[in-house]
Formats: sequence, C-alpha cells, structure tokens
Amino acid sequence: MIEIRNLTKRYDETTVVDDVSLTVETGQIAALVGTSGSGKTTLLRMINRLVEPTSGTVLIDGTDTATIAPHILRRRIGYAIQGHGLFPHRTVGQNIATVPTLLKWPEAEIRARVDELLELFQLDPAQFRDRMPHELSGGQQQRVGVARALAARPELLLMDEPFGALDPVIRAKAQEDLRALQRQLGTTLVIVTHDMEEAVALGDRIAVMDKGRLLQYGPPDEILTAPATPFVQALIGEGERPFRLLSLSTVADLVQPGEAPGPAIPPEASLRDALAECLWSGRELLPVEGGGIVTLARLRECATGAGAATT
Ligand SMILES: Nc1ncnc2c1ncn2[C@@H]1O[C@H](COP(=O)(O)OP(=O)(O)OP(=O)(O)O)[C@@H](O)[C@H]1O
Repeated sequence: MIEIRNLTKRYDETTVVDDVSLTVETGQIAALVGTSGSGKTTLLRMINRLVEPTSGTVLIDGTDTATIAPHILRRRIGYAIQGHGLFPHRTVGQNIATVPTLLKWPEAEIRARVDELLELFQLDPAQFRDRMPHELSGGQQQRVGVARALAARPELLLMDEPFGALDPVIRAKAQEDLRALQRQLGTTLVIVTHDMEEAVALGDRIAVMDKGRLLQYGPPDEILTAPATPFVQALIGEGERPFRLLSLSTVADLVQPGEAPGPAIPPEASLRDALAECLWSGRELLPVEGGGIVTLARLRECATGAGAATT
C-alpha cells in the first residue's frame, strides 16, 4: 500500500505539487491524469525519490520512504517511462536483466526470469532474447520496457506515459495486456497519463490533477458520473462521456429476460460494444449468448447515467 500524505514540491517560489494526499491499495492501479504541467510526473517521481519532496511523506507498506536510501528504494520499485528507455547497445535479454544483475541474482535464475518475462509478454525467448532494441517494433520495445521494470518482481511499479508513443490500436492492446499482467502478478501500479480514456481503461482509482492540486480521487465510475469540479468535467469531455460510461459495464450487467432475433452478443462484451452493435445492425433488441436480451432503450438510459449500469 502506498500512502501519500500532504506531499508538496516547490521550485523556488513555484509550487508544482501542492499538498496532495492519496492512498493506493496493494494490488490496485492508480492513474494520475491531468493536463501538461499539472504535476503528475513530479508526484510520481517523489514516490521513488527521483524528486525529493519539499514537505510531506510517502509511506510504502507503512515505511516512510525518507528512511530508505534512494538507490535501495529504486531497486524495489519498477519504473517505466515513455519511449521505454531501453539501453540501445544491450540485447533485449540484458535489458530485462538490468535490476536482477544489479541485485546479483545467480546467472541461471536471471536467465530463467528473462525467458519467463519474454513468454509472459508473448515474445518467443529464442527469437527475441538476443536481439538489439532497434530490431524490435515500437510495441515490442514497449513490452520489453515493461518487462524490464517488472524483472526483479517489484511490489510496486511506476509508469510515466508508458504507452504515449504507441498508435491507438496497439495502445489499446498494450493496456489490455498490462491490466491482465498486473492482475496476475498482483503488482501495485501508479501510472501517469494525460489521457482520460487510458485512465478509465486502466485505473481502479483515478487521481485528477490540475496546477499541482489533487481535484478528485475516486473510482472511474465516480469520476465519470460525479465530476467534482468543472475542470474534471471538462477533462472527461461531455461528448465522449456517455461512451466512457458504457465502456465500464458489460452486457451481463444489463441483461433482461426475453428473446430477440439475429446474432447474439456475448455477456462479457462491454455496453459500448452492445450499443455499437445495435446502431450498426439497426436492431433495438440484441439476444445475449446464454439467454436473455439487452435493449437499445436501456443502453441509452445507461449512457445518460439515468440507469447507472454500474450499480
Ligand atoms: N526541476 C524543475 N525545476 C523547475 N520546475 C520544474 C522542474 N521539474 C518540473 N518543473 C515544473 O513543474 C511543473 C509540473 O511538471 P510535471 O512534469 O510534474 O507535470 P506533468 O503534469 O507531468 O506534465 P506533462 O504531462 O507535460 O509531463 C511544470 O510547470 C514544470 O515546468
């Protein structure tokens, strides 16, 4: 668990992070979202002491990070940044092995860990272990960057716009993979993004920042349905908001008794997909695999928040 208490960073007279407090539970993902210059990166870097706070404390599992030497702290905390930051003259395997090597793990254990991670990220070890970073696609480099951050099994992973350089299609896939992996490993994750869509896709909790201040901290559905300030509302974007709400729930949440003609939709599909299917096929009722139906009328209610499917 990470407890951030009254954390402030000032450069001369300028306060770039202003009295921020928030808690990230073990095994959860917190997404820090906000406009450029709102202090997200500074807040993130105060967690692993790449930036020293002016005041306030960070506790990791109850220990004040100020009492841990920064280099020791940073070996315990994975860190992945935009553009992945791979060492260009080291192989994929050597890149992933960076922290285990620093920690002087036995050779055989390092080799096994590298292969295990490559497999986890769907990169065939025999094919990729000895390649150089420039011999990989952008998406593959990104996966290696995240694998490297996870190599020494950190209980905590910090990511700064890790998918910023990826095109939208790969990005959605990368988010999905990260989410699945994080669930599997139980890693606690704090991720910085300027993209509310990404924050909603990944975050168990979203922290909205503006001008160094934390405006709102809560689960995605709360941020979307009850934005605390006009700024949060603007960041969500009125136009996209209904679709984001629908992305949060699945057809299973909305299924009702009945029958309808045409191809059925799986219960695990998102309500956004169900709406797209209704509009695409011109149907007002969709049968659901395994029984029941979902109706366009109910989807519309959910999109406006009237029928909050998440409750
Ligand atoms: N070392 C520094 N010295 C002085 N000012 C700094 C320093 N580092 C950051 N700042 C300022 O602090 C503010 C917050 O920066 P920060 O990088 O945390 O924002 P951000 O929300 O991550 O922005 P972005 O999305 O553009 O990366 C900015 O105005 C920045 O210019």
